[in-house]
Amino acid sequence: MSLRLTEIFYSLQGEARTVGRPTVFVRLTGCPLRCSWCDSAYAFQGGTLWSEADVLAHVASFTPQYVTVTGGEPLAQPECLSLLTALCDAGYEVSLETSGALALEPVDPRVVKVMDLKAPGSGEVHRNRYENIACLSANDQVKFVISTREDYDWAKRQCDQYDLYSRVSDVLFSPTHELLEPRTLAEWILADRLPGRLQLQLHKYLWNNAPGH
Ligand SMILES: C[S@@+](CC[C@H](N)C(=O)[O-])C[C@H]1O[C@@H](n2cnc3c(N)ncnc32)[C@H](O)[C@@H]1O
Ligand SMILES: Nc1nc2[nH]cc(C(=O)O)c2c(=O)[nH]1
Ligand code: SF4
Ligand SMILES: [Mg+2]
Repeated sequence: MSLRLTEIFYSLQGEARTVGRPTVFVRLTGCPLRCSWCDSAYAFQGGTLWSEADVLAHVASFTPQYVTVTGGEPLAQPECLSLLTALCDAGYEVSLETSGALALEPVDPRVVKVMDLKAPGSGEVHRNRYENIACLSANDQVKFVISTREDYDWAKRQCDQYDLYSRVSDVLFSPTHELLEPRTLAEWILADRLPGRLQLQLHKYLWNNAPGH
């Protein structure tokens, strides 16, 4: 059994609830979506095959507490499920970045899911698998990447319709990098008294999205 990986690197978590924490990133290759603003298109193709044991050994070489599995779309490789369980068994805190277009039911319940609901500006809103929302619990997170006011209004409606603030620990609003001014989104959130969390991609401010960060 093998996994196709684009990279494994050690950095600071740039997104979501654990922003700023050191983590090992395992980036799986390939994605069935094509979000218009995707910052990880280099992970769509290529990559190298790794055994699960080699991935575990490489992760362990950084002696982390925390591991983030991302992509590409990690769940597009069925072997990802076994990797997630093995990382939990090894004692790491594990989070999964996922588009939510693939089934979340089989994901190990110890994994913190960061599910990104795709807003219209991504061009992939039709790929959202809304059944996944029922798989999210109080330790999980939902993210909206917001490019326009239309995206923002759409995200607010999803929060209400699916009662997201009570279902998950954090509802994250992330401005599309260099497309929407962070302050604009901050002001919309405050004006509407939303209980969500603004998240900026810390690694882009620190390292300008350079590879390996
Ligand atoms: C590259 S994706 C990989 C995981 C999965 N395919 C997904 O979409 O969640 C990781 C995270 O980066 C976010 N992201 C990608 N490009 C972005 C951009 N230009 N601005 C803000 N967030 C972005 C995605 O929305 C997602 O939450
Ligand atoms: N530092 C850093 N934090 C991140 N959080 C989520 C990332 C991702 O690409 O999924 C990411 C990333 O690529 N780098
Ligand atoms: S689902 Fe994730 S990896 Fe795939 S195109 Fe969208 S942001 Fe990029
Ligand atoms: Mg990234």
